[in-house]
Amino acid sequence: MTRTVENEHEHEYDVVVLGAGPVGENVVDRVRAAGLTAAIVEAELLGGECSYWACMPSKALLRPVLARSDARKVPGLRGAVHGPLDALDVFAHRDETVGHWKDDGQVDWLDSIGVRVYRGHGRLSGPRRVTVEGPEGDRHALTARHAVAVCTGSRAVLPPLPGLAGARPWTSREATSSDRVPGRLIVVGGGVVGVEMATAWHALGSHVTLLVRGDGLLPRMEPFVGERVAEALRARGADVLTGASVEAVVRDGGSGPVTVVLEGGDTVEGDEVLFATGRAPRTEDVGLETVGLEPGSWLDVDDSLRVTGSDWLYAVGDVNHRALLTHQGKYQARIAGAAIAARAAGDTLEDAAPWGSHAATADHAAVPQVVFCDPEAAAVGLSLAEAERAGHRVRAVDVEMSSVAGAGLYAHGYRGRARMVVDLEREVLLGATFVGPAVGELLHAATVAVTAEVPVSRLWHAVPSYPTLGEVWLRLLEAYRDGAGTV
Ligand SMILES: Cc1cc2nc3c(=O)[nH]c(=O)nc-3n(C[C@H](O)[C@H](O)[C@H](O)COP(=O)(O)OP(=O)(O)OC[C@H]3O[C@@H](n4cnc5c(N)ncnc54)[C@H](O)[C@@H]3O)c2cc1C
Ligand SMILES: NC(=O)c1ccc[n+]([C@@H]2O[C@H](COP(=O)([O-])OP(=O)(O)OC[C@H]3O[C@@H](n4cnc5c(N)ncnc54)[C@H](O)[C@@H]3O)[C@@H](O)[C@H]2O)c1
Repeated sequence: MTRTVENEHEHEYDVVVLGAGPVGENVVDRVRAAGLTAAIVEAELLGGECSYWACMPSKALLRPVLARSDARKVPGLRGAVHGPLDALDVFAHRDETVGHWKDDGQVDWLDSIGVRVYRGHGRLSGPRRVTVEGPEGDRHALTARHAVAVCTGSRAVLPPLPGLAGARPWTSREATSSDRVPGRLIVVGGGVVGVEMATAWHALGSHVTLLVRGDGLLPRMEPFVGERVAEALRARGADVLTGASVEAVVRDGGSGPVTVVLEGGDTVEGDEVLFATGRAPRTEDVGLETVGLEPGSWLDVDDSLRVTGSDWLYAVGDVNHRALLTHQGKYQARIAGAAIAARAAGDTLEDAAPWGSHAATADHAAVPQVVFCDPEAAAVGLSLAEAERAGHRVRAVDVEMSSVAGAGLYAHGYRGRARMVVDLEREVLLGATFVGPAVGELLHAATVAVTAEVPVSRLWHAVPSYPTLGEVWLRLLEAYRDGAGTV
């Protein structure tokens, strides 16, 4: 239904989605497939952070880096991949991957599934109501018969350091979209963005100094992962400084070299500085105050992704802070879409029990993540420390991946390590972690084992092909059986 009142257009849909990142797009896709009408509101580009300034451009920058690194370890190929990366060619591939920061393809797709797109900044304006301010000053008042889903994602956080605001630091946006290789790049933060971007820009030709406040890289994974990744970065010539806390940033006039001042007074000079220090929810200006919620907060949800205390408001993807990953947000979107459709049809959500089709249970038990650094890192479920903190009686076994025939064939002198964490009560896997070339492709088997709670006794019957990296599973099971490699 559409009605025009002076300059404000009023429209009614079954579902209104705020934010057309990968997650918002999947929510509308699912509710449309269930026969509901839907509108989606986007302030920038349809496709969101992931498509233009996060997953896609970062992986386009990293793919040549990892391919070159692997090829250099394959006998007969070393000479063929001797020289530096062709940065301009890499940038051209990155630009093509992100559709040159144009979203025509997304517009066509949303059009083809019958979703109405509103361009502009959207805000809640009371229960089930959203107001959109368009780029030309046009305003639209949208009413949702059944549900509003906030899928507005997250943005980079800059710490409140003296001099930082005027120093024009890079965030993940500049680090993924720059077409200039800085001579010296300082990276602050040893999390996923810091490590991936340090890897990419070092390989593209920057001298990288990675400043890590804590004592290691990738602190959410098993400690051996960060150790191997730091060792490899250092071996390639990057500086990795741990226990390095930034106190101030100096860049006179906002241009020229930038100086980072560390606690204790040491300084590091660079041509650019990237702050990869975490994310904040994009909820400061989405009208949360009109529905009794705190602007700028992460939105708490139940397992059907419905905001705590509401019967019509959903928060899906980064904005709920359950797992800041595209694949996990899209999983939530499938669950939320099914739950919204079931509730709209008057169903009682009988499938809301753990692992049911209306419960995002995997968010608690089995979130997979691949970090595309060199060597790659991949993990799912609980680390040993997390499992122990959660009170499980566990045993972890480690194996060196060089013990696998497929590893030696994949790359000469292959170095990697794998760990599985076994729940001793039920003899099922709670988590698995891998570090080494190409281990990202090993992860889904681990995700299936953790999610399906496959007993260790049955895993013996899942025979990995010879000679692949997958044979690491056999080594892990043997180590567990023989009591070897126990951590
Ligand atoms: C550098 C980097 C690399 C990453 N790499 C990976 C990776 O390899 N794999 C992975 O799984 N994850 C990766 N991530 C995480 C991933 O980008 C996010 O988890 C994902 O983008 C979240 O999707 P989303 O739809 O929730 O939010 P977003 O992608 O942030 O989309 C939200 C959308 O909402 C819009 N919006 C916000 N407010 C409003 C408003 N008021 N009105 C209208 N529209 C609004 C925004 O413009 C945006 O388009 C990476 C993140 C970064 C920073
Ligand atoms: N391949 C992938 O899956 C991928 C790639 C990139 C990003 N992501 C997602 O994006 C999210 C954001 O990544 P991120 O790296 O920005 O966040 P993060 O939370 O992973 O890491 C931020 C790091 O910065 C440190 N830090 C915070 N404040 C600091 C300060 N003032 N000084 C120094 N260090 C400080 C933190 O201790 C932390 O280690 C992650 O949760 C991740 O899941 C995923």
